[in-house]
Amino acid sequence: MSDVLTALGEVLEQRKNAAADSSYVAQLYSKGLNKILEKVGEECTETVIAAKDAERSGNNDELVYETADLWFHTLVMLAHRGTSPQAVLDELARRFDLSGLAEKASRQRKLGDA
Ligand SMILES: N=c1c2ncn([C@@H]3O[C@H](COP(=O)(O)OP(=O)(O)OP(=O)(O)O)[C@@H](O)[C@H]3O)c2ncn1[C@@H]1O[C@H](COP(=O)(O)O)[C@@H](O)[C@H]1O
Repeated sequence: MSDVLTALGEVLEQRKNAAADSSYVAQLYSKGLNKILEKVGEECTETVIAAKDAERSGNNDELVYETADLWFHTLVMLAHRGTSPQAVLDELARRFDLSGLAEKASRQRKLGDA
């Protein structure tokens, strides 16, 4: 499942050497972090709206499309910051099988210790 994410992460790295007029990703890099974050915010809002519409209509097509846009722009954000989809996959793997409630409780214990 992560093959596409890994391959896309490699393309995003290669685009750091591409001319802005030859690539959408290179164009985003050249505009800087704020522009990338603006796109992440936009895609996030569009995903929320698509989820509400999907709930009403029962059709998830637009929701999947907008989520792909959101994932893509978060990957551009990570690459711009010098990290990769693999780092996120590793973090999800670390959390795998760890109950969300247990993890939250351990976080609260750590905060209490501090
Ligand atoms: N997965 C994607 C991908 N998903 C979405 N997008 C682009 O993200 C943009 C989405 O923004 P919007 O919907 O707001 O559209 P817009 O109005 O054109 O955007 P703005 O003018 O507001 O910036 C569109 O231009 C999409 O084409 C993507 N662009 C590229 N990729 C991948 O990135 C690779 C490298 O792309 P280039 O750098 O363009 O070669 C491609 O081969 C793909 O694998």
